[in-house]
Amino acid sequence: AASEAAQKRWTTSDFDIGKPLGRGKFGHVYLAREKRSDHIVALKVLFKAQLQQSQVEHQLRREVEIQSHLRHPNILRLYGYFYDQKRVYLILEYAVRGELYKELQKCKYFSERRAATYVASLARALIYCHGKHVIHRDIKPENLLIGAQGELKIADFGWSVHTFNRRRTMCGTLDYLPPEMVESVEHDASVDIWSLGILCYEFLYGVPPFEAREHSETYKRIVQVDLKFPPKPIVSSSAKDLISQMLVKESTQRLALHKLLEHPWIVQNADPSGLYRG
Ligand SMILES: CC(C)n1nc(-c2ccc(NC(=O)/C=C/C(=O)c3ccc(F)c(C(F)(F)F)c3)cc2)c2c(N)ncnc21
Repeated sequence: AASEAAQKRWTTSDFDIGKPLGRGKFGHVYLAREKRSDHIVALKVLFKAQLQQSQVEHQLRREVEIQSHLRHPNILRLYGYFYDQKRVYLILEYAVRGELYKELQKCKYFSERRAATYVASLARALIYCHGKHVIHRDIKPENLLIGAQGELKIADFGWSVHTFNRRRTMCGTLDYLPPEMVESVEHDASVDIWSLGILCYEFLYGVPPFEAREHSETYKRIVQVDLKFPPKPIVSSSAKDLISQMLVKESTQRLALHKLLEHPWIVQNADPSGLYRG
């Protein structure tokens, strides 16, 4: 059925369109039900006028192609797309419990068990992607959604397309870029390990490690790996040890993802199911 979804010529009349789920920067997202299957999806509507038409078609096809080979509980599915005169519609897996960063804002920071559970499931998703030679699924809080059972979903909003360069900073946050990207040298899968380290820090402290008022300041702190652990909230030395092994300037020296899953902090804190049930 999913492969059929990738090929079928969809139209809006195939869907009952429900409530708006939110306004992304490039268009609205609606809850929708595919009429024949009763399958609930998220339908993202983008205005062609806002997309540089030529590249998008090929990029969308490429994205759907990549996604049709990616099947992982922690990677949000893009089932397919279609377009009409003025709009492009993306047919997406619906993440029932919405945005992770809203959760993080609400709780200020997560418990070590919750943080470790999320980090472990993201590490497994990234190991899966790297195994399929897909890197850089943009793991920052804005791109993470939560499924019905509390599982994390990496929703890659395809920003690489919008920025039309591989910088991938959504709304200008540099915070998640590793030194080699900030210094815009070639990067590889170890980029994702750096970003996961940033994310782990932000889960535990509520702010990313190199945050600063000015971009230039953030840039400097990243390239110097100016990593500091504030006294509050209290975080275990085991967690700090893991973060320190991921936020290493030399990309080849960063802790490998499969090693991360064996780290004591992950082994002792992550729920093996990847579900954080509170
Ligand atoms: C509002 C709320 C928070 N919300 N938002 C979502 C949501 C999840 C994922 C996406 N994904 C994308 O946009 C992906 C875009 C592309 O891969 C892409 C690739 C190539 C292109 F040319 C392009 C193109 F745009 F340039 F065409 C795009 C979008 C919205 C969501 C959800 N699924 N479930 C519940 N709530 C949800």
